[in-house]
Amino acid sequence: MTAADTIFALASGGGRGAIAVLRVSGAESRGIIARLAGGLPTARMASLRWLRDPTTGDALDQALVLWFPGPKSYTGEDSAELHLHGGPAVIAAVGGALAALGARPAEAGEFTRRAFLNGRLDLTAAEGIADLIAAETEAQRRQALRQADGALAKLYGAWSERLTRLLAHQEAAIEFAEDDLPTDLGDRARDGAATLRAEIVAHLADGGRGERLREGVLVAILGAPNAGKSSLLNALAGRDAAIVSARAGTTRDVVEVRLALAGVPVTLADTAGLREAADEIEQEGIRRAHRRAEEADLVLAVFAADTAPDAETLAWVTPGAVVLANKVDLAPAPGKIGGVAPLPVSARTGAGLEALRTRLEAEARRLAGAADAAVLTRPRHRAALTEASAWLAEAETALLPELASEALRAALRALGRLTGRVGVEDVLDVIFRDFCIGK
Ligand SMILES: Nc1nc2c(ncn2[C@@H]2O[C@H](COP(=O)(O)OP(=O)(O)OP(=O)(O)O)[C@@H](O)[C@H]2O)c(=O)[nH]1
Ligand SMILES: [K+]
Ligand SMILES: [Mg+2]
Repeated sequence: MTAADTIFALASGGGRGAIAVLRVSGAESRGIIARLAGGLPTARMASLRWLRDPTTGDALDQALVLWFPGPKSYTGEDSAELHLHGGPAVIAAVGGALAALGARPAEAGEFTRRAFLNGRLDLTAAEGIADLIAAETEAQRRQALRQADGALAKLYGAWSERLTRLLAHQEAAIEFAEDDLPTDLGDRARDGAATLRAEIVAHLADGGRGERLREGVLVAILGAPNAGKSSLLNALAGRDAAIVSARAGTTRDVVEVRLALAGVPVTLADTAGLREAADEIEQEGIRRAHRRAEEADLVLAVFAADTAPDAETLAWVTPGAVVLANKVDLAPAPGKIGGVAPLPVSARTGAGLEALRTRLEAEARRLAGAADAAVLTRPRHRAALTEASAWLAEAETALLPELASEALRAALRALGRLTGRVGVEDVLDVIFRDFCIGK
């Protein structure tokens, strides 16, 4: 396998459809398409062509052919799209012809990998494309589209450029101390590092919203047996996802339902009722309930309005939790539970469920709503930026110019890993361009 290979793959979904799109990319695309379609169509214009078997000349399909000469193509290489009739036999026949003409099936992500290698996009934009394809909700779509469009690439690229310049100044201060250079270059590099670090720290202080929107928000429903947790889950899901019964201890395993709330993917997890259980299966269920609550972004603490609040559930009532008084058809909701005003609801009559949904939407938006600014979306981003900011702090306080320079270089490498553009060599360019040394 080499990048010189010409590759092809089904770009549309598998199975039967009105249209299937086969994508072709690589150095041999021009010849392959010309032979398959009886000539090369005008660039970037949809042309209706008969595709023929290269050896027998048999008609394989009548297709729309789009020819994208490199470098102005998705991959940066000569590429084409074949819009076929979307049946499995058509796809197989045209795929077979492409293979016979010397193309090979692409590996997963290979088109985007080539686009990256050819400088058409950076790693964050490539991730954005993957997220866009995986997006299930509106807010996810918006976030992924912004990233695919290069919002993070622009931000991190600009930071890398600034850092390159700081490093160049710092290096110049060391290397060419004797020459006629401004003498405060080192101080300027330090100030620049402090400013840049403040921006990175502010960008990191996003409460994890972008990552959560990408992964989905986890809400754990907790409460005593028979508080009505499963009934509430079913009411929110609009279907009978979990078993409801009058017997305390009905739910043992965690029952999950996925919803979109305010465009954010939310997993609601119904759990076993919390109590001192004798039954070992129920005990395991309660252990799982606690584990899920610890992992959760939000706890929904459910109490029955006709029963005194139980200590086990009260322990989960924190300022961030949503507290519910269920069964308000049986008794009025108490004013406060564990110091928090509960939302009065009834899974039986439906009272208060609209307000509960509105509250959950607000929480989803707070935790993970799509932001207007570019937000980081992966732990990988967070790790690299945290590392970069630590090295910048190091550079600010370094006692020797050489150490400051080393720290700036390490910060630049961390940013380079983020975008996939490791630009330490660029430092020399800046030195020569800015200072014209050795001209
Ligand atoms: N009157 C009334 N009964 C309710 C309400 N919500 C649930 N119930 C009843 O309360 C009982 C327990 O409901 P579940 O939803 O199984 O309660 P749970 O909290 O999931 O119980 P476990 O799984 O055993 O922990 C069932 O008989 C429900 O029909 C309500 O709002 N009003
Ligand atoms: K029950
Ligand atoms: Mg239950």
